[in-house]
Amino acid sequence: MSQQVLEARELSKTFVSGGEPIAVFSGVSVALAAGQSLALVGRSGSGKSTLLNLLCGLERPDGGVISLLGERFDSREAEAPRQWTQRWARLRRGRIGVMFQEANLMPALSLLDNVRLRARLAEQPLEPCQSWLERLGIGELAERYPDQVSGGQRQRAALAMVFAMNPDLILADEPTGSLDRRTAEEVTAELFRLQAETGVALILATHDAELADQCQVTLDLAHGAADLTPGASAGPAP
Ligand SMILES: Nc1ncnc2c1ncn2[C@@H]1O[C@H](COP(=O)(O)OP(=O)(O)OP(=O)(O)O)[C@@H](O)[C@H]1O
Repeated sequence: MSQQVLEARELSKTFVSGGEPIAVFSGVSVALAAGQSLALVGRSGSGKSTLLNLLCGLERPDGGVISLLGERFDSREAEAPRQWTQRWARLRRGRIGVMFQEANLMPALSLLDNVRLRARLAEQPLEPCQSWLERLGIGELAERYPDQVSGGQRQRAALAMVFAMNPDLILADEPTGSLDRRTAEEVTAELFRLQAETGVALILATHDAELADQCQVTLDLAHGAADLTPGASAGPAP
């Protein structure tokens, strides 16, 4: 049986904007084991980015419980914000790889130094960093700076950074949304290839139905819960 990575139950989130509450979603549950992949879909504004932010601790839910890699975050418990933030920061530094639509690279560092920095923060060895760039087809660009390479090459570098930290979970928010179709397909193929090789769990927010189809299960935020832990039935049909 694969090791459980994530179990989130009955998550809800409401923002307040201009004094008015904006209920984004409620009752969302999701579970994921090592090696599994989940596509997060739903119309624009349905809360895909918000859910990813809850699952890496960048936002705090109003309701629900998140169990992740041995840590439990219960919105009903009055945990001090500082402690809650520190526990999440530790997970993001070492165990959760986060990717966004635009690669989040340090402009003053070469691609290789960006990868090394990420590995160092995650307390992973630095030696494989160059070979991660090579596996992603940009080994010869290692000494270039982010503004000296293309958007697709920057996203490949972002992938190298995520895999160099040897994470247990990758959260990717429209990671190919700013790339042309062909480049997006190439980068996506690398992502799924390396995910299969390493056995990391993956949650991918996307508007792209073809991309969503490549994941094992789809969670449509219009529908609610998805549970693909071993022994559980899969979530609702997309
Ligand atoms: N910090 C915030 N303050 C107020 N409202 C917010 C905040 N963040 C998000 N929202 C609102 O929450 C809703 C969900 O936003 P979110 O970005 O999660 O949707 P999404 O499904 O990722 O959309 P898209 O597909 O367009 O990226 C939207 O109505 C958005 O305006």
